[in-house]
Amino acid sequence: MPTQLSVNVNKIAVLRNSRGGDEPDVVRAASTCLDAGAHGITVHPRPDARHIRAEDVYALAVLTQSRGVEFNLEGNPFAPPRVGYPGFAALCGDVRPAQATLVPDSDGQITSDHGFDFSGDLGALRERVAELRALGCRVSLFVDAGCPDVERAAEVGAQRIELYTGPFAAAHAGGDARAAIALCAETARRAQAVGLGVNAGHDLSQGNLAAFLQGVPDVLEVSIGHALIGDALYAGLDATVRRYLEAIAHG
Ligand SMILES: CC(=O)[C@@H](O)[C@H](O)COP(=O)(O)O
Ligand SMILES: NCC(=O)COP(=O)(O)O
Repeated sequence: MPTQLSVNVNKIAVLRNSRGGDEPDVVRAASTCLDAGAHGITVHPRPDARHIRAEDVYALAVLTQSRGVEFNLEGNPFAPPRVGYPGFAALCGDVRPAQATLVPDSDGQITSDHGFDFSGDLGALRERVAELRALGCRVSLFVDAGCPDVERAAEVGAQRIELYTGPFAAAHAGGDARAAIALCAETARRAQAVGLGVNAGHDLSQGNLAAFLQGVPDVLEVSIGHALIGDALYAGLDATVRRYLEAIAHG
């Protein structure tokens, strides 16, 4: 099966929230991505609700279910609930996403920037994974390329890992990604050797995606948001400005 593309629509919500209304509409954007052939939709609701909110999660669950595509919900299962954020497990319980991707983010992070540390006691993580699997979710754990004990993701019950590709993307932008790709490939192979599927994400883009997929074997899914939504703005600006000029001409 070719690598599946799950479009992350967090950034649509960033734009919407900046004005406080309903536009641009997250569900319409997600629906457009699916119409274009994307295999699924990803969101990463954060406890501060800076972009995706609980109500977006519910609406996107309805959309993805009606379209028969994967809904990938990302979040930290240890972040406590707060007003406007019922908690990751509660959201998963409500919408039963096909895939729950666990990310060890702290609140103040601008974005995700590291994977799980598997070196300590993993009892709490094992419990969270079991709870999510009992809901019917496939569970994936965010891990760094080069994670020394990636095999432990399988030990705690996860079915997949998501390789954190930020360092690869930075190396690619710097002109030499060979070492970063080799590290991703080695981590992927070790995960696959213990039966884990491999996803990947963070700062993947049109510019670096082919190099990544050529270098890393059997990646099942990439989730892409930031670069893709940015590219969509450039791709749509020309036609959109022309439509506004037409509207002015006919006004
Ligand atoms: C888990 C991950 O890699 C992140 O890329 C995340 O999904 C993006 O989150 P933000 O859109 O909040 O930066
Ligand atoms: N899991 C990564 C993701 O969903 C999107 O990351 P980015 O493309 O916004 O960096």
